[in-house]
Amino acid sequence: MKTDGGTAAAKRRAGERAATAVEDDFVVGLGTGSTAAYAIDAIGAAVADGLDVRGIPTSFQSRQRALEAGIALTSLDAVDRVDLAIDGADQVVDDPGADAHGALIKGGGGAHAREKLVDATAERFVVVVDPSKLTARFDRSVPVEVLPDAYTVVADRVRDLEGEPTLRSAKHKDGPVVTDNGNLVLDCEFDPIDDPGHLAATLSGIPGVVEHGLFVDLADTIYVGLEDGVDVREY
Ligand SMILES: O=C(CO)[C@H](O)[C@H](O)COP(=O)(O)O
Repeated sequence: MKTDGGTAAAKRRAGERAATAVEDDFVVGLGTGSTAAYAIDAIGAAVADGLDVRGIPTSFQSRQRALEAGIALTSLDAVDRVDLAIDGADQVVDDPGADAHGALIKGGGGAHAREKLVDATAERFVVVVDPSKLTARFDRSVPVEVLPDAYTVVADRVRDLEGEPTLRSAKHKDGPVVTDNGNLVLDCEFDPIDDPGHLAATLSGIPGVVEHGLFVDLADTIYVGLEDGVDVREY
């Protein structure tokens, strides 16, 4: 799992604080990444102290982490509600004057398809980040999960939108990253992203796209871990 030494303490603070929002009998969406992992560990510690919850993991990684933490697991098709989801983000628009205030880019770990499904289903979606994730406007690539057969076709459509797609390659394997769902990821640079909501809808409409990492109008609360505490922002 990737960790940034300098921001680990801030990530831990955000994750642990978000875990305090979990109540007895909750069904909780368990996000992916190093910050969400701190929340999973903290939920596991509360379970050891008697908290009764069921978790829905958003990836192989978060499933493993939850099993290690002793959290009982379930799935979307076995529940009638998800009370809360806690997840990380790669970027958060932090500009109260902007339409996209609170929008996210996710998918740095390639888990954004299941993350969006679980996070959007939850009654409340809490995002946990360190301050390096906050930005006035998006300036990093948008991960787009595609069916394997579709990657060249989707790449062409992204170029039509004046984006620059790069097939994500694996670090410890020859060839591309294959997601938990058996698909490929195109990391798409758009410079600039003037209207994240419009781009999100356009990407969703391309045949062969499984899911993209723009999360617009989904986050309810953002916990920003700081040097000495946690800043809580409601959206
Ligand atoms: O979207 C994600 C995985 O697909 C992660 O939540 C995102 O990459 C943030 O990770 P981290 O908390 O390790 O910085």
